[in-house]
Amino acid sequence: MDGQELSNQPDPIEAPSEPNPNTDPATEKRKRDDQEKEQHPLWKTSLCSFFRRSNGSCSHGDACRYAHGESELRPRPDNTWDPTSERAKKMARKDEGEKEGGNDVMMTEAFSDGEEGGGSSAVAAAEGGLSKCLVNLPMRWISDNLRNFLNENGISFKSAKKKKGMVVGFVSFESAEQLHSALKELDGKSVGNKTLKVGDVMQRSVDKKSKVALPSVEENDQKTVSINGNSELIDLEDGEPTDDGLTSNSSDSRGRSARDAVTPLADMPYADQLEHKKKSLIQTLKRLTRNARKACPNGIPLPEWVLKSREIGGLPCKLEGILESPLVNGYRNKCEFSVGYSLQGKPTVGFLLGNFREGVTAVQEPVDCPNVSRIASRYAAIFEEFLSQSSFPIWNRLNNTGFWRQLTVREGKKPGNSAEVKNSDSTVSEVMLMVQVCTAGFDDEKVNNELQRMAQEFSSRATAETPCLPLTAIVIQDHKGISNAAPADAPLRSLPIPKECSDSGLVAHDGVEARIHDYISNLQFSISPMAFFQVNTLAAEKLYALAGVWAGLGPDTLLFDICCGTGTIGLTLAHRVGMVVGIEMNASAVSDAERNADINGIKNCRFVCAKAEDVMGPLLKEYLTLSQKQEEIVELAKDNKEIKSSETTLDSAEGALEPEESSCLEQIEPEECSCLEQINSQCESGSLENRKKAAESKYQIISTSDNGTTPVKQFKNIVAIVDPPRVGLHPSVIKVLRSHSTLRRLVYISCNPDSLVANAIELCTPSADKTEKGGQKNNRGWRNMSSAGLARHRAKSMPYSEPFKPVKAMAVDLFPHTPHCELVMLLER
Ligand SMILES: C[S@@+](CC[C@H](N)C(=O)[O-])C[C@H]1O[C@@H](n2cnc3c(N)ncnc32)[C@H](O)[C@@H]1O
Repeated sequence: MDGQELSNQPDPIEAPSEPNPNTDPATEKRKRDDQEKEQHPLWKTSLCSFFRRSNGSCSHGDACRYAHGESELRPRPDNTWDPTSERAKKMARKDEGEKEGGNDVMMTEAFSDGEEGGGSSAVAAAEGGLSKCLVNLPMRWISDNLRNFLNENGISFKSAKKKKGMVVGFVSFESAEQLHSALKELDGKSVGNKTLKVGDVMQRSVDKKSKVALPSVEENDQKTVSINGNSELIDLEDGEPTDDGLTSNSSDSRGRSARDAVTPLADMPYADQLEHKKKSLIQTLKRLTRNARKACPNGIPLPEWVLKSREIGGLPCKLEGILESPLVNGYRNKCEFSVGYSLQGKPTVGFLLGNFREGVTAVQEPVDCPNVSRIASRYAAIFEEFLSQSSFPIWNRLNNTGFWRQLTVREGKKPGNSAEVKNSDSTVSEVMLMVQVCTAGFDDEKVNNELQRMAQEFSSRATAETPCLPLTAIVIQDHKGISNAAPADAPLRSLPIPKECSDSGLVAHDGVEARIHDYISNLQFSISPMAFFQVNTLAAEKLYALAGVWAGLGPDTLLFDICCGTGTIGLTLAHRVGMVVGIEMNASAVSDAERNADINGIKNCRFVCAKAEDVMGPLLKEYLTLSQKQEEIVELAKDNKEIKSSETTLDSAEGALEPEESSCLEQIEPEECSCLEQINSQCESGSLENRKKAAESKYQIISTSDNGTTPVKQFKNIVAIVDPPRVGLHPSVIKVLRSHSTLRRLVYISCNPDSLVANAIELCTPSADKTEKGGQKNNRGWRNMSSAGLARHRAKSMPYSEPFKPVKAMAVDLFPHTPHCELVMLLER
């Protein structure tokens, strides 16, 4: 047995006593079982890896606390099964199957790629019921692959179409015989690791208004499909729209709505939603412990936090709880509405009813979606009405043609005591509308006229509402790409807002750069159209305050705000540290961050516009190795203490939350925690004037280093707060953070707990004495690896360095009614 196995060897709980030959063996066994259950809550709830690897032998024998085979395995206290067990895998397959089965294909777009089989023949096929859709095809396939596949399997067909990036393809047949033999062969056939499903195809009614002939657009081949006896995909070709009523019925029978698609937890009471999220986070966090255990190199003892995890149900650290969102309904300050067709073929502004890759392109209005504000819903409705009159076509996701693509509504708030706010509408003072279009192939003059007409419509309709809707800016984003996710540099232009708006009390900023404003912790943030800003401002305020409390900040702290967006985290914490260095790759967000520092009179921040992976190493080197007199900083810190003592409650909260003293967050459930009040007080207190005064006197000695050439100070306490996008941190950033041992504390904020766990595996797994080189051979198959598996693999090549350890975690619910929430974890070493 090698070192790793030794170090990871499961502990026997207690050797069972010798059975008494005079007692009934069944009673004995029951007694023993009862004893075992009492001994350990997780008794036999995981499979013994030694037993499995060594073909049925384990040195602990019956005393092993792990199950020797599936028959011994027990469910866990939360009623789940060891994920490596056949039972769990089978259940996962079943869930997956159910999920797939429930994935109705709700496609309402035209599918005319000029290939054979389109046009009238396809219509005839559809009308005769001779068209089918195939679901679960490999995403990389195009029509040629589908045809080859059919030919190889001896399937006769008339036409076959498949778009790359989708799992759905369309096949039409010459005759009923062809169709029947194809069905027999194809339904349930394995393709890769998926099982093919065949769905019917039916003609769907098409709203006549959507059929205006326009340049480079072919509005034929409309499809509506569903699988498993539900409604179907496909309706074909231009022609008189028929109101078949079928799609609306089928839509009802499917019962899938925008509310289900975007707010799947909306029918649960909010307290239950929080409980649900907490449970799911617990499962995710346990993966960190399991994977760090597995990744621990041979001969290296398991870290203490892994050993101690047994005392807290396998968690890597305590999950302190979940902070609820101050506003539960209408909390989103930004909504991206897709433009598409409803299941009934009506031009619609709302949400896709599912995933495009799975063939869903149907859109429904944001009816009853409780995360959407009333103002955003109204603008979606106004735009939808405008589109019903527009001669410009709606974007077709299958053919990548069309004009109107997306409406984004961004709201800005008034300053004020936000925590009191229960009605989001009353605090919204600014609205930016961003309309995404694709102008390629359209006449410039006609486009300009149409956009002007649209601006007019928005402004007059906004004015007509009671109370009238704020309208601050209208921005046009021109985007040709396949998906609506436009790159940060997609061309933008501002449309002037017709005068009547400003006359009627709307705030119209004609001629100035389009932007809106919001407030966090009494700081004003100016936000440009493409910059990231948390969608739930009030909950974000709590998130940043929590990060600040856990980061253990002080005047001698240098705070790295990694992936800083418009500078929200760094700027709200700047008054508590010596200096902030923010790193962000989106140029307009960086210029917003600089502007925001200015607006709020904050001088101790430097923002670097770059990918963190490109600059993190050099920046740490710059700040950590420059020989500067630390005493100067200490002196400065003393001065600051004096300034601070005259500040408001914000500072008393800070004092109380010095990391050494503030163990309350660790010990008390958030519901009861008085620290929550302190987090709240951080959000609310600290007037702008106070902050400005403090900033001015505090930072006169420290100069910022905008271009990296101004001398910079060395700081005693180096802290990083990272808030990466969903994919998590780039591996090089993880490597740099891990290998700079002066960085002792890291607060990780994540909107995707899976990525947090994957990154934490790399940050927290002990390094081997000798690191493995990630060779070609080892990298093979990485595409199929889970994010945790990949992280374990990367951890092996981590340069020798002291690992971090997870200290505590807490969730903040920024997204009520959805399964998502932010997770914050404190890592220290
Ligand atoms: C989740 S947002 C957080 C922004 C900010 N901390 C906040 O709360 O408003 C992630 C940010 O990371 C930026 N980003 C994504 N990849 C990056 C990279 N490789 N380097 C630096 N910034 C990146 C995005 O542009 C985005 O602004």
